[in-house]
Amino acid sequence: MIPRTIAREGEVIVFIDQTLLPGRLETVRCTDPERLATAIRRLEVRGAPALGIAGAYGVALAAMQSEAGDMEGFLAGLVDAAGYLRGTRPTAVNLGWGIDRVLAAAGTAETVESAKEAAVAEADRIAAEDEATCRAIGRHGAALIPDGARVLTHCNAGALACSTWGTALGVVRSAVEAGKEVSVTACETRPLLQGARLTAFELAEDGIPVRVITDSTAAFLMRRGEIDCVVVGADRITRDAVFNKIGTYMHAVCARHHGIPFYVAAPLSTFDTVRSEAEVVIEERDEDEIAVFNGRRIVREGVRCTTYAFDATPLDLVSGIVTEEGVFRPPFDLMPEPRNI
Ligand SMILES: CSC[C@H]1O[C@H](OP(=O)(O)O)[C@H](O)[C@@H]1O
Repeated sequence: MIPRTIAREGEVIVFIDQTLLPGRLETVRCTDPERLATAIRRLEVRGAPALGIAGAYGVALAAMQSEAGDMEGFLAGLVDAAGYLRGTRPTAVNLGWGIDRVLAAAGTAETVESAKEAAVAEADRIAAEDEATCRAIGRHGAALIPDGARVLTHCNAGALACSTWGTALGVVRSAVEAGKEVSVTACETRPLLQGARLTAFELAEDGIPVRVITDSTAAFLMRRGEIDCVVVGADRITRDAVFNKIGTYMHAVCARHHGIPFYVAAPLSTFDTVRSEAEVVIEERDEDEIAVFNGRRIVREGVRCTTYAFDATPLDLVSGIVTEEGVFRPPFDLMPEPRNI
């Protein structure tokens, strides 16, 4: 297994710089919450659960470094850090969830010192909970994966999107751990190639059979009967839709057309059932993420590129949502209440 995606060592937050993978597995030692915000914005750290941990540790870093002499000044500094951390990426609900949990923990303390301890302890709790949550998701999801299954996935919802183990790839890992033969077809996931760069890397490291395809090959393989199920992650689950990496909706429509089960694996912290699809901001990223490939311009200057980072899949295309508390199935009337504060 690869090292933890993000962890705390004393007053230092250590994270894998995922922009360097698969060629280089390097970690960054970070003591500055604004540097951590940059890492989130650049997708050095990415993936909904990992963003929850990163947001939490960003506020914890601000707490550890605070020189405020009173609670008012201390909390004002945390709120300032929370603001720029929250503003890095709008779609994954876990980012705000992690930030808010640490703010709330610090806010209940009486003194600056005890507030610092409370902030760090809560961020550590969020990081520690994540592994147990992913393994529970894996256990529930593994029951859905038949022996010999050929699983399609999109983007990276693996250990690199969490503290470890993963959500969608956690389901795969748990199925393999249960003794099932599972192979994975990973969509490369243009434009940032999380599938090609990260999913293939993780699964190969674990010796799990994986192949990479272009995103546009998925429907062709479904039609040829070469995919038995689709398992993806999620960034936010509203009462009517699943927000996930751009391209997920396309796979859900094709899976339904071909009668292939389409599963979403996500922790309860990703649920935001007080909102509907229309109320969610979909992150748009820099046009150069499409227009420039490997340092070379592939789109003529002046031609506009639209780079949505996520799309929304209506719940009626989803066969089941795998969480740490079990599998939610259609008609999804009994969805969990959001765990966000
Ligand atoms: C386990 S959730 C991972 C989720 O996050 C990814 O987005 P990004 O790489 O932009 O952070 C993608 O939507 C994955 O499904």
